[in-house]
Amino acid sequence: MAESPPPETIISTRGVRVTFGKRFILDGLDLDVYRGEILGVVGASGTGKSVLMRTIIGLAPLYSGDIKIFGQDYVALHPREKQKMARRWGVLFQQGALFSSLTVKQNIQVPMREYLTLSPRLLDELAMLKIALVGLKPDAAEKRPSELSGGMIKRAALARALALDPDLVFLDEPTSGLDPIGAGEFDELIATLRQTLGLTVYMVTHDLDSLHSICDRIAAVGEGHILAEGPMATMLASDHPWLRAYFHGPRARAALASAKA
Ligand SMILES: Nc1ncnc2c1ncn2[C@@H]1O[C@H](COP(=O)(O)OP(=O)(O)OP(=O)(O)O)[C@@H](O)[C@H]1O
Repeated sequence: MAESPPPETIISTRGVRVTFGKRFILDGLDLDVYRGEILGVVGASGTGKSVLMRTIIGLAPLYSGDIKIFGQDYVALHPREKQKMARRWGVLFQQGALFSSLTVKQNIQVPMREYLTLSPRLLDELAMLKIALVGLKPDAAEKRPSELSGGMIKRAALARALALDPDLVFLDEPTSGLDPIGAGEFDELIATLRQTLGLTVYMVTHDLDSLHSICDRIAAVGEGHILAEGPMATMLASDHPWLRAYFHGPRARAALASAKA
């Protein structure tokens, strides 16, 4: 039987160290993210999940180690090349990070205006396509973030992350603050977009339902490195005290039961 080729590595970090002052938040972290997967990044609060995501995309300074995205050392690239590469990923920050003075349509058009030269009509058409893609109604286009529900803000932020048709998306706690039904719908949306757009998804999350329902692999961050990495079965089998408490606690049992239902 022919062996399937090894998965293409989209992100590779080796020996990543990040410090704020004298404290190393990350201290020798190795992680690979493969094309087309949804990777869930978990860990106790304050362990450095967001810092890792920000370091990968060049928003937090790397003290030492190597980070490759699409096979290239992003930090070492010439600014012009950096800009070109950054077009290939979209980011959904924890609180959505939409510009409050702009409408949803204008927010989605921010990266388009930065990177593309398009007529106003085409910009509008593209923004409306993204709005539909994330399941928002057309009338959301002219609303400002203050007029949106939490779920709509997440969808609008996702539409902006998808503005430039990225290959890779970084999602920082995409379902936080959503009620369980809204969170489940958002998970479904992420899974559908991964399938239809062929996205690779790097998702920082505390949401056990998301981990069970849509993540192919999970990476647990703690003590400055990756404590465990693999499918849910690997997490469930781990003896590490934090992993045991997290994946076998009462909330985990409820999430497992609903994933099996
Ligand atoms: N710009 C910064 N300056 C100083 N310290 C920082 C900075 N950004 C993050 N930290 C510290 O780094 C640590 C890791 O923060 P980070 O936000 O990555 O945690 P997290 O694992 O994402 O937590 P949570 O799950 O609560 O969002 C925290 O102790 C935080 O205070």
